Amino acid sequence: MPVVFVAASKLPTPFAQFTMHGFLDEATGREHVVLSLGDFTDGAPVLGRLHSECLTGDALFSQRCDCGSQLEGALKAIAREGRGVLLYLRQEGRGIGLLNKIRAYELQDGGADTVEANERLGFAADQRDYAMCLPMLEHLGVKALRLMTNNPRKVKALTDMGIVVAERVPLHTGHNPHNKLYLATKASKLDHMMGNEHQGEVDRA
Ligand SMILES: Nc1nc2c(ncn2[C@@H]2O[C@H](COP(=O)(O)OP(=O)(O)OP(=O)(O)O)[C@@H](O)[C@H]2O)c(=O)[nH]1
Ligand SMILES: [Zn+2]
Repeated sequence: MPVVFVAASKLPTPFAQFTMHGFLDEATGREHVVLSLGDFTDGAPVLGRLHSECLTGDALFSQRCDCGSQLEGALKAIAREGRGVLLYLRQEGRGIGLLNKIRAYELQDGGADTVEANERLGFAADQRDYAMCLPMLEHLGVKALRLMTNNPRKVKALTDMGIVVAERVPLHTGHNPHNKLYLATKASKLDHMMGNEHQGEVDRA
């Protein structure tokens, strides 16, 4: 089942006035959004981020993770450049949904790490799928990205679907005492690159 474009509008933010493009994934019923800025017709790689929904971090200021800070850092970086895309993907909790994420947090409060908690609930460590990104990027005319992420799985998923990832831009921001174990587990169990790469690095400034 296809991912269909529904409508686009202006989205003024403190960082820039983006264009917001709404899509319906007819297979899952999920409603995804892209914020875009600038023109992509020259074909040059576009600064971009695939941001997975995190209600707690993106909207409720949670310090259990780094999502809110990464979202803000990515939008600011796109605004600075005057050109880019942020795909806001509605796969909350690495694909297990909000209520199951709260169940996982409850287990983490009892000592489990983020991967163990998912597994105890009968889920894989990361259930996300990025297939919906291809029709969304095609709709926008984006064929090549400079991707803001620490997650090599996102680079592979895009490359496998034929999108060129010309560069990976590290996105190290939002570290605090509450998410130390969470970030360490992402590095040790989910292959995230949390090293001290500084070239092209995005921060919240
Ligand atoms: N199941 C589960 N999901 C979580 C947890 N903490 C954050 N998430 C979800 O994880 C997703 C963000 O993924 P991350 O693994 O933090 O980062 P990433 O998007 O893979 O990688 P980056 O591009 O480097 O940010 C969001 O959907 C969050 O809701 C957790 O403890 N358990
Ligand atoms: Zn989060």
